[in-house]
Amino acid sequence: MTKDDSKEWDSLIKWLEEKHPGFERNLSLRDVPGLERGLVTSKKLKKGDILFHIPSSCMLNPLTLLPNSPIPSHLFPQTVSKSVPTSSLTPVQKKPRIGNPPRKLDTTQLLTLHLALTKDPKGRYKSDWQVYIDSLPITFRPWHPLTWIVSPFDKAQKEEWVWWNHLYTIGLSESTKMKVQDVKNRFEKDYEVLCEVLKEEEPFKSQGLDGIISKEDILWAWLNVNTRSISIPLGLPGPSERNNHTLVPLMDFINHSSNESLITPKVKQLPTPSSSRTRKPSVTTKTSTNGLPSPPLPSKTNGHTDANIGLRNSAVLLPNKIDFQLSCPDRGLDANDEVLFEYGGHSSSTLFAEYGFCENLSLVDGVNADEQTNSWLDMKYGEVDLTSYINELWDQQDQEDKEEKRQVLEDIGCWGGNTLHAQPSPCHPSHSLLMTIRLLHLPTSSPKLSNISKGLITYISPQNETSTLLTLEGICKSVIKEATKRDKVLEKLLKEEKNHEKIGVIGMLRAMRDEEKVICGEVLTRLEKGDDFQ
Ligand SMILES: C[S@@+](CC[C@H](N)C(=O)[O-])C[C@H]1O[C@@H](n2cnc3c(N)ncnc32)[C@H](O)[C@@H]1O
Repeated sequence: MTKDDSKEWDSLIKWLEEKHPGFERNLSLRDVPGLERGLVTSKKLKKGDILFHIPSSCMLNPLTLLPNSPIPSHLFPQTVSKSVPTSSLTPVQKKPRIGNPPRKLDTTQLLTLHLALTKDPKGRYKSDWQVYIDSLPITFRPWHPLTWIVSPFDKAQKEEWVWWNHLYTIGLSESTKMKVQDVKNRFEKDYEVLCEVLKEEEPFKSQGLDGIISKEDILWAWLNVNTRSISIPLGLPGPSERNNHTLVPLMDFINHSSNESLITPKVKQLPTPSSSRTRKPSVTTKTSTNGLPSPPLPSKTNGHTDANIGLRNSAVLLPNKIDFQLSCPDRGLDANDEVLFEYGGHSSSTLFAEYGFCENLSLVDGVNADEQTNSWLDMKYGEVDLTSYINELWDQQDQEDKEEKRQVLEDIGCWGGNTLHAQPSPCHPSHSLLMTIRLLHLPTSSPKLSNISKGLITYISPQNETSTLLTLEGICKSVIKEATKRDKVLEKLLKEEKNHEKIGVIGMLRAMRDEEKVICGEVLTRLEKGDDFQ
Protein backbone atom coordinates (compact mmCIF):
# COMPACT_ATOMS: atom_id res chain seq x y z
CA MET A 1 0.00 0.00 0.00
CA THR A 2 1.31 3.38 -0.88
CA LYS A 3 -0.67 5.80 1.21
CA ASP A 4 -1.11 6.62 4.85
CA ASP A 5 -4.15 4.59 5.78
CA SER A 6 -4.89 6.01 9.21
CA LYS A 7 -7.55 8.44 7.95
CA GLU A 8 -9.54 5.68 6.24
CA TRP A 9 -9.08 3.46 9.28
CA ASP A 10 -10.44 6.11 11.67
CA SER A 11 -13.47 6.66 9.41
CA LEU A 12 -14.05 2.90 9.20
CA ILE A 13 -14.03 2.52 12.98
CA LYS A 14 -16.36 5.51 13.39
CA TRP A 15 -18.76 4.06 10.79
CA LEU A 16 -18.74 0.66 12.51
CA GLU A 17 -19.29 2.19 15.94
CA GLU A 18 -22.06 4.53 14.85
CA LYS A 19 -23.94 2.47 12.30
CA HIS A 20 -23.48 -1.13 13.35
CA PRO A 21 -24.74 -1.90 16.85
CA GLY A 22 -22.85 -4.68 18.54
CA PHE A 23 -19.49 -3.73 17.02
CA GLU A 24 -16.64 -4.14 19.50
CA ARG A 25 -12.88 -4.19 19.12
CA ASN A 26 -9.61 -4.42 20.95
CA LEU A 27 -7.54 -4.22 17.78
CA SER A 28 -5.76 -1.38 16.02
CA LEU A 29 -4.29 -0.83 12.60
CA ARG A 30 -0.57 -1.50 12.18
CA ASP A 31 0.41 0.90 9.48
CA VAL A 32 4.19 0.97 9.55
CA PRO A 33 6.10 1.87 6.36
CA GLY A 34 7.85 -1.19 4.99
CA LEU A 35 5.61 -3.60 6.93
CA GLU A 36 2.47 -5.21 5.55
CA ARG A 37 -0.62 -3.43 6.85
CA GLY A 38 -2.28 -5.58 9.50
CA LEU A 39 -4.07 -5.71 12.83
CA VAL A 40 -2.46 -5.61 16.26
CA THR A 41 -3.89 -5.79 19.76
CA SER A 42 -4.64 -2.39 21.31
CA LYS A 43 -3.70 -3.58 24.82
CA LYS A 44 -2.61 -6.66 26.75
CA LEU A 45 -5.37 -9.27 26.55
CA LYS A 46 -6.07 -12.49 28.39
CA LYS A 47 -7.64 -15.77 27.35
CA GLY A 48 -11.18 -15.32 26.08
CA ASP A 49 -11.08 -11.50 25.85
CA ILE A 50 -12.81 -10.25 22.74
CA LEU A 51 -10.54 -9.19 19.90
CA PHE A 52 -13.49 -7.96 17.93
CA HIS A 53 -17.17 -8.50 17.33
CA ILE A 54 -18.34 -7.82 13.79
CA PRO A 55 -22.11 -7.54 13.31
CA SER A 56 -23.66 -9.13 10.23
CA SER A 57 -25.17 -5.77 9.23
CA CYS A 58 -21.79 -4.39 8.10
CA MET A 59 -20.83 -7.39 5.97
CA LEU A 60 -21.02 -6.99 2.23
CA ASN A 61 -22.70 -9.90 0.44
CA PRO A 62 -25.75 -10.47 -1.79
CA LEU A 63 -28.07 -10.77 1.21
CA THR A 64 -27.06 -7.48 2.82
CA LEU A 65 -26.83 -5.73 -0.55
CA LEU A 66 -30.22 -6.68 -1.90
CA PRO A 67 -32.56 -4.35 0.04
CA ASN A 68 -31.08 -1.09 -1.28
CA SER A 69 -28.96 -2.02 -4.24
CA PRO A 70 -29.11 -0.13 -7.54
CA ILE A 71 -28.11 -3.42 -9.19
CA PRO A 72 -31.31 -4.96 -10.62
CA SER A 73 -32.56 -7.62 -8.23
CA HIS A 74 -33.06 -10.21 -10.97
CA LEU A 75 -29.26 -10.36 -11.29
CA PHE A 76 -28.77 -11.45 -7.68
CA PRO A 77 -27.98 -15.07 -6.90
CA GLN A 78 -31.02 -16.79 -5.45
CA THR A 79 -31.30 -18.59 -2.16
CA VAL A 80 -32.41 -22.20 -2.42
CA SER A 81 -33.99 -22.92 0.91
CA LYS A 82 -37.71 -22.18 1.17
CA SER A 83 -37.34 -21.49 4.84
CA VAL A 84 -34.93 -18.61 4.37
CA PRO A 85 -36.88 -15.46 5.29
CA THR A 86 -38.70 -13.89 2.37
CA SER A 87 -36.82 -10.64 2.91
CA SER A 88 -33.63 -12.33 1.82
CA LEU A 89 -35.08 -14.11 -1.18
CA THR A 90 -34.41 -12.52 -4.51
CA PRO A 91 -37.70 -11.35 -5.91
CA VAL A 92 -37.55 -12.60 -9.47
CA GLN A 93 -38.59 -9.71 -11.64
CA LYS A 94 -38.59 -9.20 -15.35
CA LYS A 95 -36.66 -11.59 -17.55
CA PRO A 96 -34.87 -9.28 -19.90
CA ARG A 97 -33.22 -11.78 -22.22
CA ILE A 98 -35.93 -13.10 -24.47
CA GLY A 99 -35.38 -16.75 -25.31
CA ASN A 100 -32.53 -17.08 -22.80
CA PRO A 101 -32.71 -18.01 -19.13
CA PRO A 102 -32.57 -14.86 -16.99
CA ARG A 103 -29.03 -13.75 -16.35
CA LYS A 104 -27.81 -14.32 -12.80
CA LEU A 105 -24.58 -13.21 -11.23
CA ASP A 106 -22.80 -15.26 -8.61
CA THR A 107 -21.54 -13.64 -5.42
CA THR A 108 -18.04 -13.03 -6.79
CA GLN A 109 -19.44 -11.24 -9.85
CA LEU A 110 -22.06 -9.32 -7.89
CA LEU A 111 -19.62 -7.99 -5.30
CA THR A 112 -17.15 -7.15 -8.06
CA LEU A 113 -19.85 -5.21 -9.88
CA HIS A 114 -20.86 -3.41 -6.69
CA LEU A 115 -17.29 -2.30 -6.00
CA ALA A 116 -16.55 -1.41 -9.63
CA LEU A 117 -19.69 0.76 -9.88
CA THR A 118 -18.35 2.98 -7.11
CA LYS A 119 -15.72 4.06 -9.67
CA ASP A 120 -18.38 5.76 -11.80
CA PRO A 121 -16.94 9.27 -12.22
CA LYS A 122 -20.43 10.79 -12.00
CA GLY A 123 -20.87 9.24 -8.55
CA ARG A 124 -24.19 7.58 -9.45
CA TYR A 125 -23.37 4.43 -7.49
CA LYS A 126 -22.34 5.60 -4.05
CA SER A 127 -22.34 2.54 -1.84
CA ASP A 128 -23.78 2.22 1.65
CA TRP A 129 -20.39 0.57 2.34
CA GLN A 130 -18.41 3.50 0.90
CA VAL A 131 -16.50 4.09 4.12
CA TYR A 132 -15.44 0.45 4.11
CA ILE A 133 -14.64 0.55 0.40
CA ASP A 134 -12.38 3.55 1.01
CA SER A 135 -10.32 1.37 3.36
CA LEU A 136 -9.55 -1.22 0.64
CA PRO A 137 -6.22 -1.29 -1.20
CA ILE A 138 -6.28 1.44 -3.82
CA THR A 139 -4.48 -0.66 -6.41
CA PHE A 140 -3.11 -4.14 -6.93
CA ARG A 141 -0.53 -2.99 -9.46
CA PRO A 142 2.21 -3.86 -9.48
CA TRP A 143 2.45 -6.38 -6.67
CA HIS A 144 -0.33 -8.87 -7.46
CA PRO A 145 0.88 -11.39 -10.08
CA LEU A 146 -2.45 -11.31 -11.93
CA THR A 147 -1.64 -7.72 -12.89
CA TRP A 148 1.61 -8.92 -14.50
CA ILE A 149 -0.35 -10.68 -17.22
CA VAL A 150 -3.23 -8.24 -17.63
CA SER A 151 -1.89 -5.35 -19.62
CA PRO A 152 -2.85 -1.87 -18.33
CA PHE A 153 -4.90 0.35 -20.63
CA ASP A 154 -3.03 3.44 -19.51
CA LYS A 155 -0.04 4.01 -21.81
CA ALA A 156 1.95 5.63 -19.01
CA GLN A 157 1.76 2.40 -17.00
CA LYS A 158 2.71 0.20 -19.94
CA GLU A 159 6.47 0.70 -19.77
CA GLU A 160 6.56 -0.27 -16.10
CA TRP A 161 4.23 -3.18 -16.78
CA VAL A 162 6.69 -4.62 -19.32
CA TRP A 163 9.20 -5.14 -16.46
CA TRP A 164 6.64 -7.07 -14.39
CA ASN A 165 5.45 -9.07 -17.37
CA HIS A 166 9.07 -10.01 -18.05
CA LEU A 167 9.46 -11.01 -14.39
CA TYR A 168 6.47 -13.32 -14.83
CA THR A 169 8.15 -14.96 -17.82
CA ILE A 170 11.57 -15.46 -16.29
CA GLY A 171 10.96 -15.62 -12.56
CA LEU A 172 8.10 -18.05 -11.98
CA SER A 173 8.17 -21.84 -12.12
CA GLU A 174 5.86 -23.42 -14.68
CA SER A 175 3.55 -24.68 -11.93
CA THR A 176 3.23 -21.20 -10.39
CA LYS A 177 2.54 -19.81 -13.85
CA MET A 178 -0.24 -22.36 -14.26
CA LYS A 179 -1.79 -21.14 -11.02
CA VAL A 180 -1.57 -17.48 -12.03
CA GLN A 181 -3.09 -18.41 -15.41
CA ASP A 182 -5.92 -20.11 -13.58
CA VAL A 183 -6.58 -16.87 -11.64
CA LYS A 184 -6.47 -14.99 -14.95
CA ASN A 185 -8.98 -17.36 -16.58
CA ARG A 186 -11.38 -16.84 -13.68
CA PHE A 187 -10.95 -13.09 -13.89
CA GLU A 188 -11.42 -12.94 -17.68
CA LYS A 189 -14.62 -15.02 -17.48
CA ASP A 190 -16.07 -12.75 -14.80
CA TYR A 191 -14.94 -9.68 -16.72
CA GLU A 192 -16.74 -10.87 -19.83
CA VAL A 193 -19.97 -11.48 -17.88
CA LEU A 194 -19.79 -8.05 -16.25
CA CYS A 195 -19.13 -6.36 -19.58
CA GLU A 196 -22.31 -7.96 -20.92
CA VAL A 197 -24.22 -6.79 -17.85
CA LEU A 198 -23.01 -3.22 -18.28
CA LYS A 199 -23.82 -3.32 -21.99
CA GLU A 200 -27.24 -4.98 -21.83
CA GLU A 201 -28.85 -4.40 -18.44
CA GLU A 202 -30.65 -1.26 -17.32
CA PRO A 203 -29.89 1.25 -15.91
CA PHE A 204 -26.26 0.61 -16.93
CA LYS A 205 -27.08 0.34 -20.65
CA SER A 206 -28.75 3.77 -20.89
CA GLN A 207 -25.94 5.33 -18.88
CA GLY A 208 -23.34 3.89 -21.27
CA LEU A 209 -21.47 2.45 -18.30
CA ASP A 210 -19.86 -0.17 -20.47
CA GLY A 211 -17.51 2.48 -21.81
CA ILE A 212 -17.10 4.20 -18.45
CA ILE A 213 -16.31 1.44 -15.94
CA SER A 214 -12.93 0.28 -17.21
CA LYS A 215 -11.28 -3.13 -17.18
CA GLU A 216 -8.87 -1.65 -14.63
CA ASP A 217 -11.83 -0.79 -12.33
CA ILE A 218 -13.16 -4.32 -12.64
CA LEU A 219 -9.70 -5.79 -12.04
CA TRP A 220 -9.34 -3.73 -8.85
CA ALA A 221 -12.80 -4.76 -7.66
CA TRP A 222 -12.32 -8.43 -8.54
CA LEU A 223 -8.99 -8.66 -6.76
CA ASN A 224 -10.47 -7.07 -3.67
CA VAL A 225 -13.21 -9.69 -3.64
CA ASN A 226 -10.81 -12.53 -4.35
CA THR A 227 -8.13 -11.62 -1.84
CA ARG A 228 -10.35 -10.39 0.98
CA SER A 229 -13.63 -12.26 1.21
CA ILE A 230 -14.34 -14.93 3.77
CA SER A 231 -16.20 -18.17 3.14
CA ILE A 232 -19.43 -18.25 5.10
CA PRO A 233 -22.70 -20.10 4.53
CA LEU A 234 -25.18 -17.67 2.96
CA GLY A 235 -27.70 -20.28 1.91
CA LEU A 236 -26.94 -19.64 -1.75
CA PRO A 237 -26.84 -22.52 -4.22
CA GLY A 238 -23.62 -23.98 -5.55
CA PRO A 239 -20.98 -23.78 -6.65
CA SER A 240 -20.47 -22.76 -3.06
CA GLU A 241 -17.01 -21.27 -3.55
CA ARG A 242 -18.52 -18.82 -6.05
CA ASN A 243 -21.53 -17.95 -3.93
CA ASN A 244 -21.11 -18.41 -0.21
CA HIS A 245 -18.62 -15.76 0.74
CA THR A 246 -18.72 -12.26 2.14
CA LEU A 247 -16.57 -9.20 2.63
CA VAL A 248 -16.14 -8.58 6.36
CA PRO A 249 -14.90 -5.11 7.32
CA LEU A 250 -11.93 -5.24 9.70
CA MET A 251 -11.60 -9.01 9.47
CA ASP A 252 -10.13 -8.43 6.01
CA PHE A 253 -7.24 -6.53 7.57
CA ILE A 254 -5.93 -9.73 9.14
CA ASN A 255 -2.84 -11.25 7.57
CA HIS A 256 -2.15 -14.94 7.06
CA SER A 257 0.06 -17.37 8.89
CA SER A 258 0.17 -21.16 8.81
CA ASN A 259 2.36 -21.22 11.90
CA GLU A 260 0.11 -22.53 14.65
CA SER A 261 2.07 -20.82 17.39
CA LEU A 262 1.33 -17.46 15.77
CA ILE A 263 -2.27 -17.99 14.71
CA THR A 264 -4.38 -15.95 17.02
CA PRO A 265 -8.06 -16.23 16.84
CA LYS A 266 -10.64 -18.39 18.19
CA VAL A 267 -13.28 -17.40 15.66
CA LYS A 268 -16.93 -17.89 16.38
CA GLN A 269 -20.01 -17.33 14.31
CA LEU A 270 -22.84 -16.06 16.49
CA PRO A 271 -26.45 -15.12 15.86
CA THR A 272 -26.81 -11.38 15.39
CA PRO A 273 -28.03 -10.32 18.86
CA SER A 274 -30.77 -7.90 17.80
CA SER A 275 -32.46 -10.65 15.83
CA SER A 276 -31.52 -13.54 18.13
CA ARG A 277 -32.96 -15.62 15.38
CA THR A 278 -31.56 -19.09 15.25
CA ARG A 279 -33.33 -22.13 13.98
CA LYS A 280 -33.56 -25.71 14.83
CA PRO A 281 -31.24 -27.79 12.69
CA SER A 282 -32.63 -29.49 9.61
CA VAL A 283 -34.96 -26.79 8.39
CA THR A 284 -32.76 -24.12 6.99
CA THR A 285 -29.18 -23.82 5.88
CA LYS A 286 -27.10 -26.67 4.63
CA THR A 287 -26.04 -28.56 7.74
CA SER A 288 -23.05 -30.72 8.32
CA THR A 289 -23.38 -34.22 9.73
CA ASN A 290 -23.20 -33.08 13.35
CA GLY A 291 -26.17 -30.77 12.91
CA LEU A 292 -24.05 -27.65 13.15
CA PRO A 293 -24.06 -25.04 10.43
CA SER A 294 -21.76 -25.82 7.54
CA PRO A 295 -18.36 -24.50 8.44
CA PRO A 296 -16.67 -22.15 6.02
CA LEU A 297 -15.59 -23.78 2.83
CA PRO A 298 -12.66 -26.12 2.46
CA SER A 299 -9.41 -24.45 1.84
CA LYS A 300 -9.12 -24.21 -1.94
CA THR A 301 -11.76 -21.61 -2.41
CA ASN A 302 -10.98 -19.66 -5.53
CA GLY A 303 -9.09 -17.16 -3.54
CA HIS A 304 -11.62 -16.76 -0.76
CA THR A 305 -10.28 -17.05 2.69
CA ASP A 306 -11.25 -19.88 4.95
CA ALA A 307 -10.84 -18.32 8.36
CA ASN A 308 -10.42 -21.73 10.00
CA ILE A 309 -13.50 -21.04 12.01
CA GLY A 310 -14.66 -23.30 14.78
CA LEU A 311 -18.40 -23.23 15.28
CA ARG A 312 -19.67 -23.32 18.79
CA ASN A 313 -23.40 -22.79 18.49
CA SER A 314 -25.86 -25.58 18.82
CA ALA A 315 -28.54 -23.99 16.68
CA VAL A 316 -28.35 -23.36 12.96
CA LEU A 317 -27.70 -19.72 12.18
CA LEU A 318 -29.67 -17.77 9.63
CA PRO A 319 -27.72 -16.58 6.66
CA ASN A 320 -27.49 -12.81 6.90
CA LYS A 321 -27.83 -12.97 10.68
CA ILE A 322 -24.38 -14.31 11.50
CA ASP A 323 -21.93 -12.14 13.41
CA PHE A 324 -18.22 -12.88 13.68
CA GLN A 325 -16.46 -12.81 16.98
CA LEU A 326 -12.75 -13.31 17.49
CA SER A 327 -11.43 -13.95 20.96
CA CYS A 328 -8.00 -14.07 22.50
CA PRO A 329 -6.23 -17.46 22.47
CA ASP A 330 -5.40 -19.32 25.70
CA ARG A 331 -1.83 -18.01 25.73
CA GLY A 332 -3.01 -14.37 26.00
CA LEU A 333 -1.57 -11.53 23.93
CA ASP A 334 0.66 -8.57 24.67
CA ALA A 335 -0.20 -5.08 23.47
CA ASN A 336 0.77 -4.65 19.81
CA ASP A 337 0.93 -8.38 19.04
CA GLU A 338 -0.12 -9.01 15.47
CA VAL A 339 -3.34 -10.97 14.99
CA LEU A 340 -3.07 -13.61 12.26
CA PHE A 341 -5.13 -16.47 10.94
CA GLU A 342 -4.73 -19.18 8.35
CA TYR A 343 -6.37 -18.37 5.03
CA GLY A 344 -6.56 -22.08 4.24
CA GLY A 345 -4.18 -24.95 3.68
CA HIS A 346 -2.38 -23.24 0.82
CA SER A 347 1.08 -23.89 -0.60
CA SER A 348 3.44 -20.97 -1.25
CA SER A 349 2.70 -20.93 -4.96
CA THR A 350 -1.07 -20.87 -4.35
CA LEU A 351 -0.71 -18.06 -1.81
CA PHE A 352 1.42 -16.21 -4.30
CA ALA A 353 -0.92 -16.71 -7.28
CA GLU A 354 -4.10 -15.93 -5.34
CA TYR A 355 -3.01 -13.37 -2.75
CA GLY A 356 0.32 -12.06 -4.07
CA PHE A 357 2.59 -13.08 -1.22
CA CYS A 358 4.70 -15.95 -0.05
CA GLU A 359 4.94 -16.78 3.63
CA ASN A 360 8.52 -17.85 4.14
CA LEU A 361 11.31 -15.57 3.10
CA SER A 362 14.56 -16.28 1.36
CA LEU A 363 17.93 -14.81 2.23
CA VAL A 364 16.85 -13.37 5.55
CA ASP A 365 19.79 -11.67 7.23
CA GLY A 366 21.16 -13.63 10.14
CA VAL A 367 19.58 -16.90 9.07
CA ASN A 368 22.14 -19.54 8.11
CA ALA A 369 21.67 -22.09 5.34
CA ASP A 370 20.65 -24.93 7.69
CA GLU A 371 18.06 -22.80 9.43
CA GLN A 372 16.79 -21.73 6.03
CA THR A 373 16.48 -25.35 4.89
CA ASN A 374 14.74 -26.36 8.10
CA SER A 375 12.31 -23.48 7.84
CA TRP A 376 11.09 -24.98 4.56
CA LEU A 377 11.01 -28.53 5.88
CA ASP A 378 8.93 -27.35 8.85
CA MET A 379 6.38 -25.49 6.70
CA LYS A 380 2.95 -26.96 7.37
CA TYR A 381 1.97 -26.72 3.69
CA GLY A 382 5.47 -26.91 2.16
CA GLU A 383 4.85 -28.27 -1.31
CA VAL A 384 6.24 -28.62 -4.84
CA ASP A 385 3.71 -29.02 -7.61
CA LEU A 386 5.03 -31.20 -10.44
CA THR A 387 2.00 -30.90 -12.73
CA SER A 388 3.90 -29.25 -15.57
CA TYR A 389 6.40 -32.15 -15.63
CA ILE A 390 3.67 -34.78 -15.39
CA ASN A 391 1.75 -33.07 -18.20
CA GLU A 392 4.79 -33.51 -20.44
CA LEU A 393 4.69 -37.24 -19.73
CA TRP A 394 0.97 -37.41 -20.51
CA ASP A 395 1.65 -35.66 -23.81
CA GLN A 396 3.86 -38.60 -24.79
CA GLN A 397 1.02 -41.09 -24.29
CA ASP A 398 -1.39 -42.19 -26.93
CA GLN A 399 -4.73 -40.32 -26.58
CA GLU A 400 -6.85 -43.43 -25.93
CA ASP A 401 -4.37 -44.73 -23.39
CA LYS A 402 -4.31 -41.36 -21.67
CA GLU A 403 -8.10 -41.19 -21.40
CA GLU A 404 -8.37 -44.72 -20.00
CA LYS A 405 -5.69 -44.07 -17.38
CA ARG A 406 -7.13 -40.67 -16.50
CA GLN A 407 -10.48 -42.32 -15.83
CA VAL A 408 -8.83 -44.86 -13.52
CA LEU A 409 -7.03 -42.08 -11.65
CA GLU A 410 -10.29 -40.19 -11.29
CA ASP A 411 -12.00 -43.34 -10.00
CA ILE A 412 -9.48 -43.61 -7.17
CA GLY A 413 -9.39 -39.86 -6.48
CA CYS A 414 -5.79 -39.49 -7.68
CA TRP A 415 -6.20 -37.31 -10.76
CA GLY A 416 -4.34 -34.03 -10.53
CA GLY A 417 -2.56 -34.19 -7.17
CA ASN A 418 0.95 -34.16 -8.57
CA THR A 419 2.71 -32.84 -5.50
CA LEU A 420 5.63 -33.40 -3.14
CA HIS A 421 5.05 -32.45 0.51
CA ALA A 422 7.28 -31.34 3.35
CA GLN A 423 4.82 -32.41 6.04
CA PRO A 424 4.18 -34.79 7.63
CA SER A 425 7.92 -35.25 7.68
CA PRO A 426 9.95 -36.67 5.93
CA CYS A 427 9.38 -35.05 2.53
CA HIS A 428 7.38 -37.38 0.33
CA PRO A 429 5.47 -37.64 -2.94
CA SER A 430 1.68 -37.62 -2.60
CA HIS A 431 -0.11 -40.92 -3.13
CA SER A 432 -1.77 -39.35 -6.18
CA LEU A 433 1.61 -38.53 -7.70
CA LEU A 434 2.93 -42.06 -7.14
CA MET A 435 -0.20 -43.63 -8.62
CA THR A 436 -0.04 -41.27 -11.60
CA ILE A 437 3.56 -42.17 -12.42
CA ARG A 438 2.83 -45.86 -11.86
CA LEU A 439 0.01 -45.68 -14.38
CA LEU A 440 2.11 -43.71 -16.82
CA HIS A 441 4.49 -46.71 -16.83
CA LEU A 442 1.74 -49.27 -17.22
CA PRO A 443 1.41 -50.79 -20.71
CA THR A 444 -1.62 -49.76 -22.77
CA SER A 445 -4.85 -51.55 -21.77
CA SER A 446 -3.11 -53.44 -19.00
CA PRO A 447 -5.47 -55.95 -17.30
CA LYS A 448 -4.33 -54.45 -13.98
CA LEU A 449 -6.20 -51.20 -14.66
CA SER A 450 -9.51 -52.67 -13.63
CA ASN A 451 -8.28 -53.72 -10.16
CA ILE A 452 -6.52 -50.40 -9.69
CA SER A 453 -9.71 -48.54 -10.51
CA LYS A 454 -11.57 -50.60 -7.87
CA GLY A 455 -8.91 -49.65 -5.33
CA LEU A 456 -7.84 -53.27 -4.96
CA ILE A 457 -4.19 -52.71 -5.81
CA THR A 458 -1.82 -49.77 -5.62
CA TYR A 459 1.56 -51.47 -6.02
CA ILE A 460 1.85 -52.78 -9.57
CA SER A 461 5.12 -54.71 -9.92
CA PRO A 462 8.80 -54.39 -8.93
CA GLN A 463 9.64 -53.37 -12.48
CA ASN A 464 6.90 -50.73 -12.56
CA GLU A 465 8.06 -49.43 -9.18
CA THR A 466 11.66 -49.08 -10.33
CA SER A 467 10.55 -47.12 -13.41
CA THR A 468 8.27 -44.96 -11.24
CA LEU A 469 11.04 -44.05 -8.81
CA LEU A 470 13.47 -43.37 -11.66
CA THR A 471 10.94 -41.01 -13.23
CA LEU A 472 10.43 -39.30 -9.87
CA GLU A 473 14.19 -38.93 -9.50
CA GLY A 474 14.48 -37.44 -13.00
CA ILE A 475 11.71 -34.93 -12.30
CA CYS A 476 13.23 -33.84 -8.97
CA LYS A 477 16.58 -33.29 -10.68
CA SER A 478 14.90 -31.27 -13.44
CA VAL A 479 13.08 -29.09 -10.87
CA ILE A 480 16.36 -28.34 -9.09
CA LYS A 481 18.11 -27.62 -12.38
CA GLU A 482 15.38 -25.26 -13.57
CA ALA A 483 15.15 -23.53 -10.17
CA THR A 484 18.92 -22.95 -10.23
CA LYS A 485 18.73 -21.56 -13.75
CA ARG A 486 15.84 -19.26 -12.81
CA ASP A 487 17.73 -18.06 -9.79
CA LYS A 488 20.73 -16.94 -11.82
CA VAL A 489 18.42 -14.65 -13.78
CA LEU A 490 16.75 -13.39 -10.59
CA GLU A 491 20.07 -12.77 -8.90
CA LYS A 492 21.20 -10.65 -11.84
CA LEU A 493 17.94 -8.71 -11.76
CA LEU A 494 18.32 -8.17 -8.03
CA LYS A 495 21.84 -6.74 -8.41
CA GLU A 496 20.58 -4.11 -10.85
CA GLU A 497 17.50 -3.21 -8.80
CA LYS A 498 17.07 -0.27 -6.42
CA ASN A 499 13.29 -0.25 -6.10
CA HIS A 500 12.19 -1.74 -2.74
CA GLU A 501 8.93 -3.14 -4.01
CA LYS A 502 10.68 -4.98 -6.84
CA ILE A 503 13.40 -6.24 -4.50
CA GLY A 504 10.69 -7.57 -2.16
CA VAL A 505 8.90 -9.44 -4.92
CA ILE A 506 12.12 -10.91 -6.31
CA GLY A 507 12.79 -12.10 -2.73
CA MET A 508 9.47 -13.98 -2.77
CA LEU A 509 10.28 -15.63 -6.09
CA ARG A 510 13.68 -16.68 -4.75
CA ALA A 511 11.97 -18.04 -1.65
CA MET A 512 9.74 -20.26 -3.78
CA ARG A 513 12.85 -21.41 -5.62
CA ASP A 514 14.42 -22.36 -2.25
CA GLU A 515 11.32 -24.34 -1.34
CA GLU A 516 11.54 -26.31 -4.59
CA LYS A 517 15.21 -27.04 -4.11
CA VAL A 518 14.90 -28.06 -0.47
CA ILE A 519 11.89 -30.36 -0.88
CA CYS A 520 13.12 -31.97 -4.11
CA GLY A 521 16.60 -32.31 -2.56
CA GLU A 522 15.12 -34.19 0.42
CA VAL A 523 13.09 -36.50 -1.80
CA LEU A 524 16.23 -37.23 -3.85
CA THR A 525 18.16 -38.08 -0.69
CA ARG A 526 15.41 -40.47 0.32
CA LEU A 527 15.40 -42.05 -3.14
CA GLU A 528 19.17 -42.56 -2.96
CA LYS A 529 18.77 -44.21 0.45
CA GLY A 530 16.16 -46.54 -1.01
CA ASP A 531 13.37 -45.30 1.30
CA ASP A 532 9.95 -46.76 0.80
CA PHE A 533 7.27 -44.30 -0.39
CA GLN A 534 4.18 -46.44 0.12
C1 LIG B 1 -7.09 -10.08 3.60
S1 LIG B 1 -5.84 -8.97 3.15
C2 LIG B 1 -4.99 -8.72 4.68
C3 LIG B 1 -4.76 -7.26 4.98
C4 LIG B 1 -3.80 -6.54 4.07
N1 LIG B 1 -2.43 -6.69 4.56
C5 LIG B 1 -4.15 -5.08 3.88
O1 LIG B 1 -3.21 -4.28 3.81
O2 LIG B 1 -5.30 -4.72 3.80
C6 LIG B 1 -4.84 -10.08 2.25
C7 LIG B 1 -3.59 -9.46 1.68
O3 LIG B 1 -2.68 -9.18 2.72
C8 LIG B 1 -1.35 -9.50 2.35
N2 LIG B 1 -0.86 -10.57 3.27
C9 LIG B 1 -1.59 -11.37 4.05
N3 LIG B 1 -0.82 -12.18 4.79
C10 LIG B 1 0.46 -11.87 4.48
C11 LIG B 1 1.72 -12.37 4.90
N4 LIG B 1 1.83 -13.34 5.80
N5 LIG B 1 2.84 -11.82 4.36
C12 LIG B 1 2.74 -10.84 3.43
N6 LIG B 1 1.57 -10.33 2.98
C13 LIG B 1 0.44 -10.84 3.51
C14 LIG B 1 -1.42 -9.95 0.90
O4 LIG B 1 -1.17 -8.84 0.10
C15 LIG B 1 -2.86 -10.39 0.74
O5 LIG B 1 -3.34 -10.27 -0.57
